[in-house]
Amino acid sequence: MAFRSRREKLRSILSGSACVHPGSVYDAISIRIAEDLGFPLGMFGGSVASLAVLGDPDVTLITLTELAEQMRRMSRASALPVLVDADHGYGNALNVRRTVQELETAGAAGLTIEDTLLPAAFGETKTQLISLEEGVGKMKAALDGRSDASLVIMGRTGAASITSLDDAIRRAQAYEAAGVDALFFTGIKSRAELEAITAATRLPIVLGGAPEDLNATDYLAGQRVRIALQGHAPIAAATQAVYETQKALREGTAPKALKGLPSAELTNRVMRDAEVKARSADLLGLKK
Ligand SMILES: O=C([O-])CC(=O)C(=O)O
Ligand SMILES: [Mg+2]
Repeated sequence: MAFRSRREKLRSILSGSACVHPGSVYDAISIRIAEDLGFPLGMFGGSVASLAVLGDPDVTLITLTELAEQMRRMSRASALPVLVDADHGYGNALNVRRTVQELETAGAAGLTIEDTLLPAAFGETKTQLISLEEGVGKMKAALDGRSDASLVIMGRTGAASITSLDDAIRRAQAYEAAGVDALFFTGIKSRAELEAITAATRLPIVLGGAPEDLNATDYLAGQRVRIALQGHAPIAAATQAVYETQKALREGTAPKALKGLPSAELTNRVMRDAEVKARSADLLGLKK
């Protein structure tokens, strides 16, 4: 399968001894830039999927079809392995299985399934979790849903900041026993918390947003953390750039006087212009 080598690259990060930062990717342009800059992996967060596709906040309004289609576009544009935040799997355990099938055919290298109750329940202001048993069922469904065994399935929990560290550990141990490939934690607040998790589990660890003293990759690598997220600044920077450019134009700045535009060289690289030209010369009988 064409996507297998991407999955094997993600697996080699997980089985290695270093901790890497993924590039935050959300569309064809951002994934090519991340690839060109040498990121070993892309992270497609649910929050940036919602923002890029819908312009909405991260409140589970995006559909599986929309998420998978955006992943498919990125898979076509670049061979960078991508870890997809598949939220709660878009429903119950049966939906999780379907989610895995769709993201696998869309070319994801790996995906996370979390045990958060989503979408938020009526009248609840605080984030809720599903039961550990339901979480295990979702992990089993995810593993059962893949037809390429190299697709990476990660069990994810935010229990550390929702219920307790002990609960996060119990859940992680149960997901490990269910057979997931890695554990993804959010809401870890200190080195002591991370160290307790590392001691109580065996699988490679992925850290979602983490505080400042959990940023040193050497330290994280020693705690079996193989991937550490750094948020999603690129889409925020893109928003600011589009805002500044549209504002300047609206206020009468001449297009040629605009600041902050990419060079022709960068634009051409992002478009893979040289490859398209070569292909055109070959297939359309054009001169190079
Ligand atoms: O997975 C991530 O990148 C963090 C997250 O949940 C999101 O951005 O939706
Ligand atoms: Mg998310």
